[in-house]
Amino acid sequence: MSIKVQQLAKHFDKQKAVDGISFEAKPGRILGFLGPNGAGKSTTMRMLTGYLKPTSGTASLAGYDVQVQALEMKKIMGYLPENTPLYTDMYVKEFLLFVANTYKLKDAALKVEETIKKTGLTAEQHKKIGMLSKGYKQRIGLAQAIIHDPEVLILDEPTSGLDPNQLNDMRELIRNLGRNKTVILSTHIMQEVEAVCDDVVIIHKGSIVANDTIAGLKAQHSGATLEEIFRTLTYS
Ligand SMILES: Nc1ncnc2c1ncn2[C@@H]1O[C@H](COP(=O)(O)OP(=O)(O)OP(=O)(O)O)[C@@H](O)[C@H]1O
Repeated sequence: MSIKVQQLAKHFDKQKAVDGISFEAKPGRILGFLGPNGAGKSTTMRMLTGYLKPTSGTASLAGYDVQVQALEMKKIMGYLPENTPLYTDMYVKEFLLFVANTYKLKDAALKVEETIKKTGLTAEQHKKIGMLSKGYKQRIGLAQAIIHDPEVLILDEPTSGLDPNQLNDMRELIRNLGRNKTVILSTHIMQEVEAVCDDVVIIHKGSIVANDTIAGLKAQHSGATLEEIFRTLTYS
């Protein structure tokens, strides 16, 4: 159930935010989607998830064209946006039950319980979302993305704003999810890529400048660190 991107482009007036990129993310692997600020990561992810219409090109998730088969695609896809829109007046458990019901899940209450456990929200489940810390809000964002057990997960900076303990928990959770799903995650943190990802795509000014496994990328750059490789490829 791979993610296939072919010649995908998004232009905002004259600006080529994403300029004809192609890559594939494979099942059972985690692909790190990297790039400096403004490189086009979020724009790409928003196109992959059907929230933004491409100027040209195509993308498919598990064989579903994201534009033509948006409804089918959304059932098998989980998305953690950069800023998760959460209903701050709802209670954690209530919100997740609401999400579960939008997917018309059988055993919704059980799914909510399992997801709360999986994302470490047990102690917070009866609190209002608006009262939670950023890290716990991030966990709710992940919980709503995985509650329907999607085959494909798209995570936009999933660990931004987390403390080192939460960071560790979140990375472990993502690694576990990656075992039987296709995962794309964007991040600026190279340690995270080393800790979590199998494959790497680096985007710079809307174009792909690297597309390889981590080991392959390092071999190509004579054993340089990922951070050095990132700087070499995106410094200008
Ligand atoms: N709706 C929009 N209208 C005009 N320009 C936009 C729009 N959305 C994004 N852009 C521009 O497209 C470029 C790519 O933005 P994008 O948010 O995809 O970058 P990013 O790689 O996710 O950056 P960051 O790491 O800072 O989140 C930026 O120059 C941004 O200003």
